[in-house]
Amino acid sequence: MAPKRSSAKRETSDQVEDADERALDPTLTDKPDVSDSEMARPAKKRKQSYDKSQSIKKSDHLDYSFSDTVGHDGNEKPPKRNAFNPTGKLPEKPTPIETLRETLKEQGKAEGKPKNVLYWMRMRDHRIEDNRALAKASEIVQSNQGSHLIALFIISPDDYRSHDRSPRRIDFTLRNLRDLQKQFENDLNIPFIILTHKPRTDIPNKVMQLCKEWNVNRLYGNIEYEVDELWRDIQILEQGKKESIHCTFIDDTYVVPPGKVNTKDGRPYSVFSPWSRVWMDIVAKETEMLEEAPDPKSNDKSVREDENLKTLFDSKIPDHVEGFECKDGEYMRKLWPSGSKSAKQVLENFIKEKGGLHVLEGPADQFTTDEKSSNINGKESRIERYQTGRNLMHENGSSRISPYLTAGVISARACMRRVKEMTNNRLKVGRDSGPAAYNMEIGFRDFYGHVLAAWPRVCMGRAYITKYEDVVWEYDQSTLNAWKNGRTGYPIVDASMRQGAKQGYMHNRGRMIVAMFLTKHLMHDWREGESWFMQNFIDGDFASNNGGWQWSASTGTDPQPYFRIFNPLSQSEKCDPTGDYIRHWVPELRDIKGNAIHAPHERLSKEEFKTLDYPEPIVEHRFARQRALHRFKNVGEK
Ligand SMILES: Cc1cc2nc3c(=O)[nH]c(=O)nc-3n(C[C@H](O)[C@H](O)[C@H](O)COP(=O)(O)OP(=O)(O)OC[C@H]3O[C@@H](n4cnc5c(N)ncnc54)[C@H](O)[C@@H]3O)c2cc1C
Repeated sequence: MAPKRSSAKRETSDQVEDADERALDPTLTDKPDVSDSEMARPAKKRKQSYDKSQSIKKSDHLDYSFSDTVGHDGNEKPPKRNAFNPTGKLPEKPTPIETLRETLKEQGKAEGKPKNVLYWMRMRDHRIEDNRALAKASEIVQSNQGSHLIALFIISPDDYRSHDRSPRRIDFTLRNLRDLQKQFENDLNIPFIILTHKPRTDIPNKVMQLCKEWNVNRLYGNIEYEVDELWRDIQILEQGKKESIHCTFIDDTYVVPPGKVNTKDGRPYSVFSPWSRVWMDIVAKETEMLEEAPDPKSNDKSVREDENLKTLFDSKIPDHVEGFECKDGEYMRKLWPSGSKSAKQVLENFIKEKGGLHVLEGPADQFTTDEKSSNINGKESRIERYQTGRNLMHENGSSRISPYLTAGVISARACMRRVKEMTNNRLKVGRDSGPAAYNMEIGFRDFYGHVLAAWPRVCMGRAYITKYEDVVWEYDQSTLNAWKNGRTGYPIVDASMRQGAKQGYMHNRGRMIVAMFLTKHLMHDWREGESWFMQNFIDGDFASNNGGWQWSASTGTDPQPYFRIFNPLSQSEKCDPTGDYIRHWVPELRDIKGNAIHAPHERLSKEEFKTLDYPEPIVEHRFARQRALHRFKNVGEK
């Protein structure tokens, strides 16, 4: 179909291009993250916006009550998550992570000779290599003859529901557990027990009971930083103390432990840019941050004869978890194969494969071209092109490692170590090369972990900037459904949403575009989108997802005010310049040639548009922008 570009229509679309957006994000080939946009502002203003976000009053967010319901009236208080915390209150100080660290300190060193040792695997550490809690547990076993290492994973459907975990993510978990069980039991003689337990508030009791049954008096786990999980671990520490079971929880998920990157006077940073400078400094100076944890050693064969332990081998892993049946399991298995070998391959491909190719599907661990490293100039690789490639939605520009990092199938440390190795062992972080920018994005992941731990209210369904909790949202099911189904009439939004629905994964630029569209154009509560992503994505990660949504909705840690409103049309033209991303994901538009692909309703004739089975835009950009500006400026007003 030929594009029809009448000058009048062209003018309309140019007009809707948002001047604020251009000012804030001049290139649009660079992610408009806080560092870039913040650095573009005068230092005085930067300081002001920083101070403002620091000055949120405690009284603004003290009353936390819990419910599982999602409010649907624009004036209702936002939805809150059901919590593990039995008090129903979430004190800002000390934060749960501070309480956990304090309780760990107070309990002191383990006393007495270790009996058996339990490593409790959680949702973020699905690997054997470079796993700190597992390595520590193994070290204790090695130094004590007669003691054995046991590994445990608890399937907790209540937690999955409360975290909106997607069936794809749960299916990926089970697939990884199967791989891990083989490695634990066949290669290391370590029984790996997988059991399902409900209710989630009873998990500490269950773990204590298992420790007693298995003659365990040392327990190791990697810290999970979500609020309920922290409360759970605090309770376990208290129960362990009573039962003489010494429990240790270790920082492993992030490169730098949450709570370590602070201002000189010990406050947490709320802005990425200054935070990242301190973060980089720590990673560069404290070499243990990237150090690989030693592999666990095998149990002595005698474990197979131990009366208590021999029956623990071959624990059954269910095919699925009830309520989390994965309907497209076969496709997911192909696209996102499980196991640490696959995760490493995904990273290797990113480092060695030729960049700039149009690749929109295909298994994450397979090369999409025959042009391997030996054939390509290093500068043409995906990672070297990353700064540009990561914003071009039709390209193989980013690493696609997020499902693996989210589940901990590979550690963030391992990713940075591998990148360091390819840059002649020099750690580069910043914006001046692809590898440096890649490390910076790993830093972004750390940043959102830091935000989650420092401001636990974000884990309770609360806005980071509490005054925006009273923004009046629209609760129009038809526009919400149009967004979910990729039928908004904005091709770039629809293409991104359809990629998300099909692959359980979406390009980062797409995530920003659709999140901003839902919250600013359609004025839907960001929590609606946050849960939709979690319920559908294989890489659903609470901290990064919440951080990304709150950033997009301007309720988060972005130092720019609410007037950052992406224009979907200019985003489309710059981030999908050929239109191939749209053509791939929105087949109704496949035959449109040229620039009309970005705005068919405007740029094709009426007759031509009618022949497409494609909706008109469900909202007009200029109207939507004005409405969003009004609602954010006048919080509480319609
Ligand atoms: C609204 C929204 C929701 C998001 N939800 C998630 C989520 O649930 N899980 C998730 O892993 N990421 C999330 N992100 C961040 C980012 O979009 C994905 O990490 C990225 O698209 C994954 O693709 P990749 O592995 O190819 O990324 P690459 O560009 O190759 O980056 C490598 C890794 O760096 C980290 N990273 C990159 N960008 C970001 C970022 N902006 N914030 C935090 N970490 C980052 C991720 O771990 C990523 O895998 C979200 C972003 C937005 C705007």
